Amino acid sequence: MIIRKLFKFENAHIVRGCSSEKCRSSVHGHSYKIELLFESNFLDNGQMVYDFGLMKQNMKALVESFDHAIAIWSGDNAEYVKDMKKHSARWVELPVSPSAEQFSRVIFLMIDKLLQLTTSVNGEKEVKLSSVIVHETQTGYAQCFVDDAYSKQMGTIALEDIVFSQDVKEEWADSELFEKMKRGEKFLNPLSV
Ligand SMILES: Nc1nc2c(c(=O)[nH]1)N=C([C@H](O)[C@H](O)COP(=O)(O)OP(=O)(O)OP(=O)(O)O)CN2
Repeated sequence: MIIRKLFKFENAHIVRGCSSEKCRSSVHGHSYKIELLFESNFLDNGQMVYDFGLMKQNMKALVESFDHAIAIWSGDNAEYVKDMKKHSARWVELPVSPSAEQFSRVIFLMIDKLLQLTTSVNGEKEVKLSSVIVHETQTGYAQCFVDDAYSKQMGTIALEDIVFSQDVKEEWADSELFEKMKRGEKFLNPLSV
């Protein structure tokens, strides 16, 4: 069975090198809709694959890191990167250009890592991240599956190369969340949310 949870954020970017002239040459924003799809052949003690309420803890915090922020590609023009960081308190620096495709891969990697590090306490079993869908506009979206997330052809993305600004981190319940993930520390789901 597959379940899905929708999150939303507003984010600005430039996608260098793409065919769409407006997209590659002007900072612009989108109202993103992010779908996280999880699958399992089992149900937990509440007869659910994975309680939606649990997804509104660290998973939501990670996805909403992008809200009212600018997504910056670390390979962009150095002066542009410096100025964006200077003039925006909320930014996320990515080792890839922030196309819908790369957004979906980045979010897949983060949520997959978090899920792997999280111990469930309500009978959840063999829950896997099935895919991540990033709706960039009302008409265009990218869907990332596990093979896409870890694809060498598309370029390996390392969590170590994703950087959140201080203002973004301070909004998390645990400002060390991402550092802990990168160190491979374990997380325990709460008994009740
Ligand atoms: N495959 C992709 N194509 C495009 C992406 C992308 O991430 N992946 N991104 C863009 C731009 O960000 C652009 O702002 C969105 O393009 P588009 O879908 O053309 O947006 P519109 O709102 O103009 O779409 P309409 O269907 O015409 O309303 C470009 N391409």
